[in-house]
Amino acid sequence: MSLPYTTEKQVAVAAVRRACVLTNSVFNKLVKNETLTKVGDYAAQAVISSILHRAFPEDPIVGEEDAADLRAESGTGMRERIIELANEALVGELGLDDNVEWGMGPGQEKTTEELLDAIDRGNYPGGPSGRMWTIDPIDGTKGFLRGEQYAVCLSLIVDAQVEIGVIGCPNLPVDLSKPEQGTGCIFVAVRGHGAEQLTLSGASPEPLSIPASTSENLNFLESVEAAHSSHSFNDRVSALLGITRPPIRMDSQAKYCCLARGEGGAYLRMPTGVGYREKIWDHAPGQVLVEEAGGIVTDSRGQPLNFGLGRTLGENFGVIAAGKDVHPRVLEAVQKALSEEKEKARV
Ligand SMILES: Nc1ncnc2c1ncn2[C@@H]1O[C@H](COP(=O)(O)O)[C@@H](OP(=O)(O)O)[C@H]1O
Ligand SMILES: [Mg+2]
Repeated sequence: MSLPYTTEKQVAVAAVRRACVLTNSVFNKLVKNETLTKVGDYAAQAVISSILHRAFPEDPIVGEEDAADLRAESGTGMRERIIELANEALVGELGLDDNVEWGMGPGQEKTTEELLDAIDRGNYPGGPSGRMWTIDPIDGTKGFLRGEQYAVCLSLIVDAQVEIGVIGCPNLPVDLSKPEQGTGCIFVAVRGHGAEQLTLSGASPEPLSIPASTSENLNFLESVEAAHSSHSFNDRVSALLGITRPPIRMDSQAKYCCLARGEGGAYLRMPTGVGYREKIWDHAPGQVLVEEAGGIVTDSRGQPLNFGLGRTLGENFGVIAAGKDVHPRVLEAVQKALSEEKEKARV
């Protein structure tokens, strides 16, 4: 019997790889300003969505972007650029096992209308049942703009459970402690079948598992952006756990990837204020990756993240991801820090 989701995994890896090549070339070719990330975001979503649609025409997509601004008169310049870049990425000869059947390779250029429709196919509202894909074409847009970490993220959710996660990290060192090995990796997980790291070209799969951690070698992975995740709360939790090493700050779901391969020991993301709801595309691929590498992902109450509520995870209780041995300790410290905060607010 073949493994479940064999085709889905192949198509997803190929789509993410093409989008990584595209975003890299956008970064190298264009002026570094806010428009750069928009161009990369739209073009990468167009590419991934086109490839998914060709392979799985019935599957809905929850994507970060929609094409409304590009369809407007004012979007003409950007639109032309995006169409050109998306087509380059779709037909480019990457010399690997891509399949023309899936809308990649020579002669597969798309029209402007087809690519705008592909972007807009990301408008699915999500929900508790059925199959759906999530796309975050450039996760960590701030990191992308700085030339630091970002990730091309894709997941398949079935009946609210994440079954496949694929995360491409063009700027991530193959090994954080061995920079000479270069950068560029793709992380892949299939529920029940483990997690692996591939090269950016899709070769050399290495299985991933989170090693046991002690307080001495443990440190947090956290957002660079203090507005996305409270740095001071993480400092307090670190102190409660006796962690002495400074946190590893990094944009995007590259944090889940590092955790899955044993770098850092816990990813902690607590809300900085009220109101923001985490998006499912920002966590779905990372959740299955960490779980398949032997870790646990919950919110700050110890509850699993709920991917069946729509485009967001609902009310924001934060995220704790860590190895099996570390997670209970972090959860306990998080709850202690939360009750300290409550107590302070009461006095
Ligand atoms: N106030 C907020 N709190 C938490 N996350 C936020 C936020 N505002 C934006 N984000 C999300 O944080 C993501 C980046 O996460 P990180 O801080 O780990 O790099 C952004 O993804 P995009 O960059 O795709 O927009 C965005 O979806
Ligand atoms: Mg994102």
